[in-house]
Amino acid sequence: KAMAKQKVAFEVLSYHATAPLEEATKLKSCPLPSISSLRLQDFTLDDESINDQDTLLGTLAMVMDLKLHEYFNLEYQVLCRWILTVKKNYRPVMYHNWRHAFNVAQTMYTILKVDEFGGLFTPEEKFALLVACLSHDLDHRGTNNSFQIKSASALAQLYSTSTMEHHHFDQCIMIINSQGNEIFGSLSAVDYNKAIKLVEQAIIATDLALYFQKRTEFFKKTEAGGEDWSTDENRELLRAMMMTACDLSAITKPWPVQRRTAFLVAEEFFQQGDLEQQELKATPMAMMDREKKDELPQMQVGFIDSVCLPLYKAFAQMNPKLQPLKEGCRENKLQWQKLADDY
Ligand SMILES: CCCOc1ccc(S(=O)(=O)N2CCN(C)CC2)cc1-c1nc(CC)cc(=O)[nH]1
Ligand SMILES: [Zn+2]
Repeated sequence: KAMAKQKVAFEVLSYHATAPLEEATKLKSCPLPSISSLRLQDFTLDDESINDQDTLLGTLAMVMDLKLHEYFNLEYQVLCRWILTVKKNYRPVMYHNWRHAFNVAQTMYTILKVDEFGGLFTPEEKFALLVACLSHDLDHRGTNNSFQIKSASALAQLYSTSTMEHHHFDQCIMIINSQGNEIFGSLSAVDYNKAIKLVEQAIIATDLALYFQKRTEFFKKTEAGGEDWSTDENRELLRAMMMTACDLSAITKPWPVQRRTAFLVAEEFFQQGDLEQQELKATPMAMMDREKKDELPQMQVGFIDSVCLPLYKAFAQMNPKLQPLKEGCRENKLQWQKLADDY
């Protein structure tokens, strides 16, 4: 019976649409913008300054700049179609949409372009990290893991832990295996499995619950200094921490960008709170309760202090070129603290 339920759940949930061939052909014919013209190597990039078409071309430009297409003799048309299909499989929710995925990938690209960092990883790892960033929230419904469990959603029947992250990975695999979207199609079975494993680790790592479990070990190693980051174990830990740093990077953006993004995050949380009240007859946590929106600045200060700043400090300790992430996060804490003090 459980198996039958799981089978139904999987069929229902693994729906994904692929981009039409002609869209990919059109995108393929567009000239690529330069990295600098779109400011893709800036931690302070505000995606609002980039139109949808340029988020697609910018993604292509980042992949090409890392010369990843050469390592995977990636057909350009397949890469175009894959990016379009990924974008198509993000829902128009307030925050966890294509723009969030693009921002996360752009932060990852910028970290990888810090030569000492980029030098730590193989082309396979760099490609897997970019693929994971772009795919890490695929088909997000604007509700979090605890909502899946509380609402006994079909997704929760499939995965009892890291529920959404397992679904995002499922969607990622579905797309990668869809005809015309096979970006790992030229790999041997061994290399394909290695690539998929790297992508899975990176996507699952975006579950904040796992970040809290792993971060103490990471902080010990960055504080001690002199760590050998070339070992497999340390590279896996570092890739996981990089995924979280990129996933939360809206908190490091210039204040007008952070303020605008926080209101999108809040609205998505409030919509989940509405669902919990109406459908589940449950009382939402403060973060998701519209009635408590005045507490938002104080909550952001708490989020920065307990979740974000320790992580960006660790990265800044590893390489001074990553300081802008820590400085941006510090500046936003001051801004949220000022708003919190006004109440
Ligand atoms: C902006 C609306 C309020 O947003 C928050 C409120 C509280 C906390 S929290 O640190 O107390 N904490 C985190 C761990 N949860 C399990 C329990 C609650 C975090 C955020 C928040 N999260 C994100 C990530 C999506 C982005 C962002 O900007 N802000
Ligand atoms: Zn995310």
